Amino acid sequence: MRLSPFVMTHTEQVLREVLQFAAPADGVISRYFREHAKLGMRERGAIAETVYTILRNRLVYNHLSESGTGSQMRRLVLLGLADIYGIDALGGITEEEKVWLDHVMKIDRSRLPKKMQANLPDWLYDRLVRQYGEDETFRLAKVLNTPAPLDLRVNTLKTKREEALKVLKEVPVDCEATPYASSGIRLRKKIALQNMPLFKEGGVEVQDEGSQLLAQIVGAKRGEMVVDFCAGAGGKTLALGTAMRNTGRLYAFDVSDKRLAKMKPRLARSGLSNVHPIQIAHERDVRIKRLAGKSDRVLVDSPCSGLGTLRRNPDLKWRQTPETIVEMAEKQQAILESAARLVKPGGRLVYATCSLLEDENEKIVSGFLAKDERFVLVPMQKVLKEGKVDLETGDFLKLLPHRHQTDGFFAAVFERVK
Ligand SMILES: C[S@@+](CC[C@H](N)C(=O)[O-])C[C@H]1O[C@@H](n2cnc3c(N)ncnc32)[C@H](O)[C@@H]1O
Repeated sequence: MRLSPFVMTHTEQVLREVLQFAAPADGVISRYFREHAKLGMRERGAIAETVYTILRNRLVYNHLSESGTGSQMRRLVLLGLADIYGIDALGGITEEEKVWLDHVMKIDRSRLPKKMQANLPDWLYDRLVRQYGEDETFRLAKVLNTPAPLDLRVNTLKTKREEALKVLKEVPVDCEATPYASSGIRLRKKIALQNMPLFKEGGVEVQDEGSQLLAQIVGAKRGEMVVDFCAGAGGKTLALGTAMRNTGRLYAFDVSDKRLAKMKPRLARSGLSNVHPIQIAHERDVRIKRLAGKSDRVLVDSPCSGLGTLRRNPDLKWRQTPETIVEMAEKQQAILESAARLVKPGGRLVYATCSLLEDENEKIVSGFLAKDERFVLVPMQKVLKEGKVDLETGDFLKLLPHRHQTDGFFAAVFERVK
């Protein structure tokens, strides 16, 4: 594929805006495409992939772009494009740029300092090293800096995993069953899923295997009253509703009406009728009170730094700071404490994040247990055994991309014993 010079110009413009980190990269890119409606699918793909590649490799690219001439933005774009498509695919570059690229692309990046190769901000790298040690942090960072596969969850109200696999393989789509989640399918190559009847008719939804497992460990059953406290666009709500076999009552709370609105078409496709989406003003909203002490299961899929999802959202590592983590932790503690009031005696509360940091995970759990003595921790080993999941991650669910090929997730399960 030979890239026209105007792909480079557009990529530079998008990158300039994305690197201000004033808004999420995916939002900036979508808006740019809306404003430049004439851009074709291929160009859009190349622009987005290049911007994401630059975000993933920012420290190494900043270092490599110290040499060369012209604007740094252009040099970053040239590096991104050359890494993805090769130097010969770049149309409209000057002789000088070609000589420079030939030189920098020969540099052995494995000899650069490990911290630079990890392409993480200093504060994050240091925290991960404290938690996981340098070798594991390095392996984790390498995988966090690669694109994620596309995982699907089969809606077992409509079809079976084997059936869905058969339909996909007939297309043909290169895919396989996920190793841990019971309804997951992993695609080795991304496809235009939106046009497939299997998707349009609600047979499958896009969902990372880790996210599927989180819903699975909630253990929601037929006829129960279940609350998805931070339901967002309903990724886990849909999985919970299916686990309940479309019976009982499933409340889907969120503070964001925009996110809840995105759940609507997904709910329609899924065929679920046991879900009640409710917008709340905050975690202590009076509308929650009438459910106090009545719920069998409450899931708190908490707002978090999202650092476990860097494969999909590489801008997050540059947008989060130690200060935003402190703010998050305060919010997480408040939401968990409030959601706990809904659980009935004998019921379960699940706290989950897609963060890799103890400040948002283990520390929130210990703070909660110290404050609310009605709850005890249910060891994850027991929970996973109950759910027939063949996985061992200690007292908590701790999923890591380099170990489990999922996004990074954390979860703790509590039982109300008083
Ligand atoms: C990690 S996302 C949820 C993702 C969703 N569960 C899914 O599986 O797709 C966290 C959600 O918490 C919501 N949120 C933030 N503050 C909240 C609060 N005080 N109470 C309830 N939800 C809140 C956000 O709007 C966001 O949708």
